[in-house]
Amino acid sequence: MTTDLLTLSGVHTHIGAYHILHGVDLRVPRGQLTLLLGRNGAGKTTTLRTIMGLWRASAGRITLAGRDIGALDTPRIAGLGVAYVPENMGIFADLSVKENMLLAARSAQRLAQIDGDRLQWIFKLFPAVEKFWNHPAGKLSGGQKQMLAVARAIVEPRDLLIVDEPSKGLAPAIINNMIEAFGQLKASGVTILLVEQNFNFARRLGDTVAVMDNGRVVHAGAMKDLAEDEQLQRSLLGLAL
Ligand SMILES: Nc1ncnc2c1ncn2[C@@H]1O[C@H](COP(=O)(O)OP(=O)(O)OP(=O)(O)O)[C@@H](O)[C@H]1O
Repeated sequence: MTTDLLTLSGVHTHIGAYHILHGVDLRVPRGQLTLLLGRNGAGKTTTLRTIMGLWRASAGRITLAGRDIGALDTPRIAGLGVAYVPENMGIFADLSVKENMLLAARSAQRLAQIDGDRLQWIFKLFPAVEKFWNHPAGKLSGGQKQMLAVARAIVEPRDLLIVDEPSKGLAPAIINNMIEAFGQLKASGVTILLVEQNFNFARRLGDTVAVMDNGRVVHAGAMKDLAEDEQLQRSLLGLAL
Protein backbone atom coordinates (compact mmCIF):
# COMPACT_ATOMS: atom_id res chain seq x y z
CA MET A 1 0.00 0.00 0.00
CA THR A 2 1.29 3.46 -0.84
CA THR A 3 1.10 6.14 1.80
CA ASP A 4 0.72 9.81 1.07
CA LEU A 5 3.68 12.04 1.88
CA LEU A 6 1.72 15.24 1.29
CA THR A 7 -2.02 15.82 1.52
CA LEU A 8 -4.23 18.85 1.06
CA SER A 9 -7.85 18.65 2.21
CA GLY A 10 -10.37 21.37 1.51
CA VAL A 11 -7.68 24.04 1.14
CA HIS A 12 -8.85 27.58 0.46
CA THR A 13 -6.46 30.44 -0.27
CA HIS A 14 -7.28 34.12 -0.54
CA ILE A 15 -4.85 36.58 -2.08
CA GLY A 16 -5.91 39.98 -0.82
CA ALA A 17 -9.56 40.34 -1.77
CA TYR A 18 -9.42 37.47 -4.26
CA HIS A 19 -10.59 33.97 -3.39
CA ILE A 20 -8.23 31.80 -5.51
CA LEU A 21 -8.34 28.24 -4.12
CA HIS A 22 -11.83 26.89 -3.44
CA GLY A 23 -11.24 23.69 -1.46
CA VAL A 24 -8.26 21.88 -3.00
CA ASP A 25 -7.98 18.15 -2.26
CA LEU A 26 -4.66 16.68 -3.34
CA ARG A 27 -2.68 13.57 -2.44
CA VAL A 28 1.00 13.10 -3.26
CA PRO A 29 1.92 9.43 -2.70
CA ARG A 30 5.33 8.76 -1.21
CA GLY A 31 7.98 7.71 -3.74
CA GLN A 32 5.87 8.65 -6.75
CA LEU A 33 5.95 11.46 -9.26
CA THR A 34 2.72 13.45 -9.18
CA LEU A 35 1.74 15.91 -11.89
CA LEU A 36 -0.50 18.89 -11.25
CA LEU A 37 -2.08 19.93 -14.55
CA GLY A 38 -4.69 22.45 -15.60
CA ARG A 39 -5.42 25.44 -17.76
CA ASN A 40 -3.77 28.83 -17.26
CA GLY A 41 -5.03 30.47 -14.11
CA ALA A 42 -6.46 27.23 -12.68
CA GLY A 43 -4.59 27.75 -9.41
CA LYS A 44 -1.58 25.43 -9.77
CA THR A 45 1.11 27.92 -8.73
CA THR A 46 -1.09 29.20 -5.90
CA THR A 47 -1.41 25.61 -4.66
CA LEU A 48 2.38 25.17 -4.62
CA ARG A 49 2.88 28.50 -2.86
CA THR A 50 0.24 27.57 -0.29
CA ILE A 51 1.99 24.22 0.39
CA MET A 52 5.25 26.13 0.96
CA GLY A 53 3.62 28.65 3.32
CA LEU A 54 4.23 31.52 0.89
CA TRP A 55 0.48 32.07 0.90
CA ARG A 56 -1.44 31.11 4.03
CA ALA A 57 -4.44 28.81 3.56
CA SER A 58 -7.58 30.48 4.90
CA ALA A 59 -9.24 27.08 5.48
CA GLY A 60 -8.46 23.39 5.14
CA ARG A 61 -5.59 21.14 6.16
CA ILE A 62 -2.11 20.46 4.76
CA THR A 63 -0.10 17.51 6.09
CA LEU A 64 3.45 16.34 5.43
CA ALA A 65 4.21 12.80 6.60
CA GLY A 66 1.06 13.01 8.71
CA ARG A 67 2.05 16.27 10.41
CA ASP A 68 -0.09 19.40 10.03
CA ILE A 69 2.15 22.03 8.38
CA GLY A 70 -0.56 24.60 7.62
CA ALA A 71 0.60 26.98 10.34
CA LEU A 72 4.36 26.67 9.72
CA ASP A 73 6.42 29.35 7.99
CA THR A 74 8.37 28.66 4.80
CA PRO A 75 11.82 28.05 6.39
CA ARG A 76 10.28 25.50 8.78
CA ILE A 77 8.56 23.71 5.90
CA ALA A 78 11.83 23.67 3.92
CA GLY A 79 13.56 22.38 7.05
CA LEU A 80 11.24 19.37 7.04
CA GLY A 81 12.84 18.26 3.76
CA VAL A 82 10.77 20.07 1.15
CA ALA A 83 12.48 21.85 -1.76
CA TYR A 84 10.61 24.25 -4.04
CA VAL A 85 11.75 25.47 -7.45
CA PRO A 86 9.52 28.41 -8.43
CA GLU A 87 8.73 29.28 -12.02
CA ASN A 88 11.37 32.04 -12.08
CA MET A 89 13.87 29.45 -10.72
CA GLY A 90 15.40 31.74 -8.07
CA ILE A 91 18.88 31.68 -9.61
CA PHE A 92 21.41 34.46 -8.91
CA ALA A 93 22.45 35.52 -12.42
CA ASP A 94 25.59 37.45 -11.39
CA LEU A 95 26.99 34.60 -9.30
CA SER A 96 28.77 31.57 -10.69
CA VAL A 97 27.10 28.17 -10.92
CA LYS A 98 29.33 27.06 -8.04
CA GLU A 99 28.29 30.03 -5.86
CA ASN A 100 24.63 29.32 -6.66
CA MET A 101 25.12 25.74 -5.48
CA LEU A 102 26.93 26.82 -2.32
CA LEU A 103 24.18 29.26 -1.42
CA ALA A 104 21.60 26.52 -1.83
CA ALA A 105 23.34 24.28 0.69
CA ARG A 106 22.09 25.73 3.94
CA SER A 107 25.00 24.59 6.05
CA ALA A 108 27.87 24.91 3.55
CA GLN A 109 30.11 27.96 3.52
CA ARG A 110 32.81 26.26 1.51
CA LEU A 111 32.71 23.71 -1.25
CA ALA A 112 34.40 21.18 1.02
CA GLN A 113 31.27 21.19 3.17
CA ILE A 114 29.02 19.96 0.38
CA ASP A 115 28.79 16.18 0.33
CA GLY A 116 31.24 15.16 -2.41
CA ASP A 117 29.43 11.99 -3.44
CA ARG A 118 26.20 13.89 -3.69
CA LEU A 119 27.83 16.55 -5.85
CA GLN A 120 29.22 13.89 -8.22
CA TRP A 121 25.73 12.37 -8.42
CA ILE A 122 24.29 15.81 -9.28
CA PHE A 123 26.98 16.32 -11.94
CA LYS A 124 25.94 13.02 -13.53
CA LEU A 125 22.28 14.02 -13.48
CA PHE A 126 22.98 17.51 -14.82
CA PRO A 127 26.33 17.62 -16.67
CA ALA A 128 25.85 21.33 -17.48
CA VAL A 129 26.24 22.14 -13.79
CA GLU A 130 29.76 20.71 -13.83
CA LYS A 131 30.64 22.05 -17.27
CA PHE A 132 29.72 25.66 -16.39
CA TRP A 133 30.82 25.44 -12.73
CA ASN A 134 32.80 28.68 -12.75
CA HIS A 135 30.63 30.58 -15.24
CA PRO A 136 28.06 33.22 -14.28
CA ALA A 137 24.68 31.50 -13.99
CA GLY A 138 23.08 34.32 -16.00
CA LYS A 139 25.00 33.17 -19.07
CA LEU A 140 23.43 29.68 -19.10
CA SER A 141 20.71 28.76 -21.61
CA GLY A 142 17.12 28.42 -20.41
CA GLY A 143 17.46 24.64 -20.18
CA GLN A 144 20.76 24.82 -18.31
CA LYS A 145 19.26 27.32 -15.84
CA GLN A 146 16.36 24.95 -15.22
CA MET A 147 18.86 22.12 -14.57
CA LEU A 148 20.81 24.36 -12.18
CA ALA A 149 17.59 25.30 -10.39
CA VAL A 150 16.73 21.63 -9.79
CA ALA A 151 20.36 20.85 -8.89
CA ARG A 152 20.25 23.60 -6.23
CA ALA A 153 17.05 22.14 -4.83
CA ILE A 154 18.66 18.72 -4.30
CA VAL A 155 22.10 19.80 -3.09
CA GLU A 156 21.00 18.42 0.27
CA PRO A 157 18.86 15.28 0.64
CA ARG A 158 15.14 16.02 0.32
CA ASP A 159 11.98 14.01 0.88
CA LEU A 160 9.80 16.11 -1.41
CA LEU A 161 10.82 18.10 -4.48
CA ILE A 162 8.27 20.57 -5.86
CA VAL A 163 8.96 22.17 -9.26
CA ASP A 164 6.79 24.71 -11.10
CA GLU A 165 6.80 24.08 -14.88
CA PRO A 166 10.20 22.45 -15.39
CA SER A 167 9.66 22.06 -19.15
CA LYS A 168 8.76 25.69 -19.80
CA GLY A 169 10.55 27.05 -22.86
CA LEU A 170 12.82 24.01 -23.22
CA ALA A 171 13.83 22.42 -26.55
CA PRO A 172 12.77 18.77 -27.06
CA ALA A 173 16.29 17.38 -26.55
CA ILE A 174 16.59 19.17 -23.22
CA ILE A 175 13.13 17.95 -22.23
CA ASN A 176 14.38 14.39 -22.73
CA ASN A 177 17.33 15.10 -20.42
CA MET A 178 14.94 16.53 -17.86
CA ILE A 179 12.70 13.45 -18.03
CA GLU A 180 15.74 11.22 -17.56
CA ALA A 181 16.93 13.26 -14.57
CA PHE A 182 13.53 13.27 -12.85
CA GLY A 183 13.31 9.51 -13.41
CA GLN A 184 16.65 9.02 -11.68
CA LEU A 185 15.70 11.36 -8.87
CA LYS A 186 12.54 9.37 -8.27
CA ALA A 187 14.53 6.13 -8.34
CA SER A 188 16.73 7.59 -5.58
CA GLY A 189 13.64 7.76 -3.36
CA VAL A 190 12.60 11.40 -3.69
CA THR A 191 8.87 12.12 -3.92
CA ILE A 192 8.21 14.66 -6.66
CA LEU A 193 5.36 17.09 -7.37
CA LEU A 194 5.48 18.94 -10.70
CA VAL A 195 3.23 21.59 -12.18
CA GLU A 196 3.08 21.27 -15.97
CA GLN A 197 1.37 22.74 -19.02
CA ASN A 198 3.07 20.34 -21.45
CA PHE A 199 0.95 17.19 -21.46
CA ASN A 200 3.41 15.18 -23.54
CA PHE A 201 6.12 15.85 -20.97
CA ALA A 202 3.69 15.10 -18.14
CA ARG A 203 2.43 11.80 -19.53
CA ARG A 204 5.95 10.43 -19.89
CA LEU A 205 6.82 11.17 -16.29
CA GLY A 206 3.79 11.00 -14.08
CA ASP A 207 2.64 8.12 -11.91
CA THR A 208 -0.22 10.10 -10.47
CA VAL A 209 -2.05 13.11 -11.85
CA ALA A 210 -4.33 15.79 -10.48
CA VAL A 211 -6.06 18.26 -12.79
CA MET A 212 -7.13 21.66 -11.49
CA ASP A 213 -9.79 24.00 -12.75
CA ASN A 214 -11.07 27.16 -11.16
CA GLY A 215 -9.26 26.70 -7.86
CA ARG A 216 -10.19 23.04 -7.32
CA VAL A 217 -8.87 19.59 -8.21
CA VAL A 218 -11.46 18.29 -10.69
CA HIS A 219 -9.79 14.98 -11.54
CA ALA A 220 -7.29 12.76 -9.74
CA GLY A 221 -5.97 9.32 -10.55
CA ALA A 222 -3.29 7.33 -12.35
CA MET A 223 -1.48 9.18 -15.17
CA LYS A 224 -1.76 6.04 -17.28
CA ASP A 225 -5.56 6.22 -17.25
CA LEU A 226 -5.61 9.88 -18.32
CA ALA A 227 -2.92 9.28 -20.97
CA GLU A 228 -5.09 6.57 -22.55
CA ASP A 229 -8.32 8.58 -22.55
CA GLU A 230 -8.22 11.32 -25.17
CA GLN A 231 -11.78 12.40 -24.55
CA LEU A 232 -11.05 12.93 -20.86
CA GLN A 233 -7.91 14.87 -21.77
CA ARG A 234 -9.94 17.12 -24.05
CA SER A 235 -12.62 17.75 -21.49
CA LEU A 236 -10.17 18.39 -18.64
CA LEU A 237 -7.37 20.20 -20.41
CA GLY A 238 -9.10 21.57 -23.50
CA LEU A 239 -6.95 23.75 -25.66
CA ALA A 240 -3.98 23.29 -23.34
CA LEU A 241 -3.35 20.12 -25.39
N1 LIG B 1 -0.70 37.91 -6.50
C1 LIG B 1 -1.91 37.73 -7.03
N2 LIG B 1 -2.88 38.66 -6.88
C2 LIG B 1 -4.12 38.47 -7.41
N3 LIG B 1 -4.48 37.39 -8.11
C3 LIG B 1 -3.55 36.45 -8.29
C4 LIG B 1 -2.22 36.55 -7.77
N4 LIG B 1 -1.54 35.43 -8.12
C5 LIG B 1 -2.39 34.69 -8.84
N5 LIG B 1 -3.59 35.28 -8.95
C6 LIG B 1 -4.77 34.77 -9.66
O1 LIG B 1 -5.05 33.48 -9.16
C7 LIG B 1 -5.50 32.62 -10.19
C8 LIG B 1 -4.65 31.36 -10.18
O2 LIG B 1 -3.31 31.71 -10.55
P1 LIG B 1 -2.15 30.63 -10.58
O3 LIG B 1 -0.88 31.35 -10.93
O4 LIG B 1 -2.18 29.85 -9.33
O5 LIG B 1 -2.62 29.71 -11.77
P2 LIG B 1 -1.82 28.61 -12.57
O6 LIG B 1 -2.74 27.46 -12.69
O7 LIG B 1 -0.49 28.39 -11.97
O8 LIG B 1 -1.70 29.31 -13.98
P3 LIG B 1 -0.45 29.50 -14.97
O9 LIG B 1 -0.28 28.19 -15.61
O10 LIG B 1 -0.98 30.55 -15.89
O11 LIG B 1 0.71 29.95 -14.13
C9 LIG B 1 -5.42 33.44 -11.48
O12 LIG B 1 -6.70 33.92 -11.79
C10 LIG B 1 -4.49 34.56 -11.13
O13 LIG B 1 -4.80 35.71 -11.87
